[in-house]
Amino acid sequence: MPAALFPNGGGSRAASGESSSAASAQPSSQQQPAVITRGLVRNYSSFRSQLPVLKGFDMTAERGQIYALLGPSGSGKSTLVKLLMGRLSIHGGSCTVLGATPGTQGHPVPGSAIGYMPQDLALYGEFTTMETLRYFAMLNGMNDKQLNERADFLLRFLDMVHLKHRLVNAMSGGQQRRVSLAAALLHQPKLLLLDEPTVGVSSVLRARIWSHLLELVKTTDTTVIITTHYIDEARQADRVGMMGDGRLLVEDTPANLLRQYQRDSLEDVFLRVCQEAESSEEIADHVASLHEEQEESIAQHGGDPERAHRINSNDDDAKTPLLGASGARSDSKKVRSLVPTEAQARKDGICSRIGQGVKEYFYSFVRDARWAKPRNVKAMLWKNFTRLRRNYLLLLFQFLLPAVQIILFCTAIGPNPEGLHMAIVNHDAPGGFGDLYLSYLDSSTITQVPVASHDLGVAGVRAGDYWGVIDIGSNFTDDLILRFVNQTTVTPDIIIGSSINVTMDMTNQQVAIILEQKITEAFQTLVHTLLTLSGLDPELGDLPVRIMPPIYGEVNPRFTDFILPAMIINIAFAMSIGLTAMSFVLEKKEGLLDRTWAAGVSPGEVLIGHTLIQFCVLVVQLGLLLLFSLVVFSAPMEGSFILVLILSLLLGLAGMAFGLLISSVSKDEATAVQLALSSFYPVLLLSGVLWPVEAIPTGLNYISFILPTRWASDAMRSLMSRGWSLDHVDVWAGFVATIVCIVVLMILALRGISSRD
Ligand SMILES: Nc1ncnc2c1ncn2[C@@H]1O[C@H](COP(=O)(O)OP(=O)(O)OP(=O)(O)O)[C@@H](O)[C@H]1O
Repeated sequence: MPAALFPNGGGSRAASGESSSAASAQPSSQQQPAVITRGLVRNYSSFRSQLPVLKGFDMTAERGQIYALLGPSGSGKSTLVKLLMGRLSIHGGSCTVLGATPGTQGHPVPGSAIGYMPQDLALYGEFTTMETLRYFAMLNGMNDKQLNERADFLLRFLDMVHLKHRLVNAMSGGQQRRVSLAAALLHQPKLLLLDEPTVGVSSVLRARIWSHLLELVKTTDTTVIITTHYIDEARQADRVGMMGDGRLLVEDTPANLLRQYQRDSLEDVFLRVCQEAESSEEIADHVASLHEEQEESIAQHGGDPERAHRINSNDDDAKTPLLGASGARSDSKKVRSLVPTEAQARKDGICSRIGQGVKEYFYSFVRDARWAKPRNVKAMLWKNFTRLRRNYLLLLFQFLLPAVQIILFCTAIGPNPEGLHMAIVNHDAPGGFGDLYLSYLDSSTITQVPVASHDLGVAGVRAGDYWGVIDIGSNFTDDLILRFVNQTTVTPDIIIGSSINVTMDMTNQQVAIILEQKITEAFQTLVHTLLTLSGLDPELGDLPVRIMPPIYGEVNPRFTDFILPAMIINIAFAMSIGLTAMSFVLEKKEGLLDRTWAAGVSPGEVLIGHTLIQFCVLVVQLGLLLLFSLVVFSAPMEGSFILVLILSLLLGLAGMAFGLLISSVSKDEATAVQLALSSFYPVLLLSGVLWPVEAIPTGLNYISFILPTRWASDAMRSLMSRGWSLDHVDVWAGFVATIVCIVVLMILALRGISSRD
C-alpha cells in the first residue's frame, strides 16, 4: 500500500475529533491551508435508508494553489464542493475553509470569499451576459465601476465580447459555460470552487482557462479547487487529489504521483490507485467479517476470548495469510472504522436522527435569523423584477387572471336560468283563469310549449324535451272562483279542479327549485287578482307567515351576494399560490439557488425578494378584482372598503406564503403543480364559499377550522354584507387567523428552503 494513501493520517485524527478542535483553535491564521477536511462524512437520505457518499474524507488544499480533484462519476466530488461552500450540512468529521467551518456566523464562506461554478449551468436564461454579471456583482457588493472593469476583462479573456448583450437562452452550451465561469471569477474571490468548468468548452478555451487559473494563483493568493473529468489536464495543478468510494485515495503533486506510481500519465496513476483501493477494500471487508465472526464466537463461548481463540485457532491460521502485514491490518481497520457498520447505523437509529433533526432545525433558525442585508435583498429584487419584466406576457396574464375569474363567476353563477321549456296542457275555457295564470308565468325563465295531452307532455319530459308538464283542468276557472270566493261550498272535487298539476324532471336541483318558485309565484299573483276582482282583500290568499324587512341583506337575496365576498377571498388566496409556487422550484432544480447560497444570500433574503416582487403583482391583481366585483357586478359594500382591501391583501399574502412553502419542498415543477392544484378544491369546498360551513360534518369541520379562508370568508361577508367592523369577533377573527397563517407558513417555507439536506 503506497505511503500517500490516507494522507495526514486523517482517519484516526478525525475519529478522535482532534481536527475539529484544531480548526477552531486557529480560525483566522493566514498560514493555515485554505481547505482542510478530516474524517468528513456526508450521507444522503433516501427512503428508509442512508446513502453514504463521503465516508471519512481527508484533504488539504494549500493557499495560492490549484487543487485538482479527480474521481469517478458519482464518487462525491460535487457533494464535497457543496460541503466546502456550506450548502450541505456535515454529518461527521470536520471541514475548515479559509480558517473556519463554512456557515459559521461572520465567516465569509458562503459569501464573497468564494466563487462557485456549479456543474449544472445554473444561469438565468432570460438574462443577458451583462445582466448575469450585474446580478453577481450586486450580490458581492461591487459598484458599477468595478463591475464594468471586470466585465470588460472577462469578456475579452473568455472571448465573449460579442455575447455581452445576448440572452443566455440564445447561446450555445459552450458559450453558456463561459458565462457561468465569468460569474464565478467576477469578484476575484479568495477561493474558487469550480465543478467541472471545462466540460463542453473547446480545447483552445480549455487551455486558456487553465492558463488564467495558473496566472491567478501565481499573482494572487487565490486558491482554486477544480473537479474535472479530463484527468490529464490536472497535470497543470499544484496538487492532485484522487477520490473513490467516498474517501481521498491519494493526494500529492502530479510529478510525485507519476514518479511514485511509475506511470506516464495521471490517467494511468488514477487507474492504479483505484485498483489498489479496490483490493484494500476487499481486505477491509475480510477483516471486518473476521472481526464479526470473532465477536460471535466470544459470545458463544460465554464471553471468554481466550477459549474462543483456542477453539478457533485452526480457522484463524487458515485466514491469517490473507491479512498480510500488521501494518496492512491496522490500515484496513482504519478504512473500516470510517464506515459506519450496520449495527452502528441501527444504534444511531431513528432516535438520534430525530434528535439531530430537531437540533439542526433550531440551529438553522439561529443561522438564518440574521438581519437581511440590504445589498442582497436589492439584488434579489432586481433579479426577480428583471425576470418578471422579461416574461411580460405571463405578467399580463397574471394581472388579468383574477379579474377574468370574477367576471366568469359573476356572469355564469347566480343569475336565473332562462328559456326552460315546459309543456303546457290547458283544458280550461279560452280567456279563463287558465290563460290568465299562464300569462303570469315568468316568460324569461319559462318557455311555454303547448301540447295536446298530459301523456304527450310526459313523453316529451321523458325524451328530455321539457323540464315538466303544467296541467290545467277543464273546470279550472269555475272551481277557482268557488274555492276562493264562495268558500262555503268547497268540496274535494273543487280543490282538485282548481289546482294546477305540475309533473317535473327533478334531476337538476337548481332548475327544479327555480321552476317551482316561478310556478308558485304565478299562482299567488292569480289568486291576488281573483280576490281583488271579487272585492276581497288579496292578502286572504297569502300564507299566514309574514317575512318582515330583513335586518341585513335584501328581501330577495342574490346567490351572488352570498358567494361573492368569499369568492374574492378564495381567488385572492388561490391566485397567490400560483404566483409563488414555482418561485424557486426551477432555481433549485437547475442549481441556481446553490449559486445564490454560495454568494452568501440567506434563505430569508430569498423569501423577501420573492415576496416583495410578487406582492406588487398581487396589489394590481386585487385592484382589478375588487374593481370588477364592486363596480361592474355591484357586490354589496356595507362596511369599510379599507378593511376589505387589507383583508384581501392579507389573504393574498397567506396564499403567497403557502406557495412559497410548496416551492420550498418541491423537487420539481410537477410536484409543485400537483401540490398547488390539489390544495385548491379542499380550500374552496371547506371554507364555506359555496355552501354554509354549518353543513360540514364534524370530522371535516376540524380541517375547515384550520383554513384561514374559512375565517376570512366569514369576516369578508360580515364586512361587505353586514357592515360590521373590527369590534366584531367574526371580523377580527378573520384577520387574526390570516395573520397567524402567514407567520406559520412563512416559518415553514423558510425552514424548507434553508434545509441543507
Ligand atoms: N440530493 C441527493 N439526494 C440523494 N443522493 C444524491 C443527491 N445528490 C447526489 N446524490 C448521490 O450521491 C452520490 C455522489 O454524487 P455527486 O454528484 O457528489 O458525485 P460526482 O462525483 O460529482 O459525480 P459526477 O462526476 O458524475 O458529477 C451519487 O451516487 C449521487 O447519486
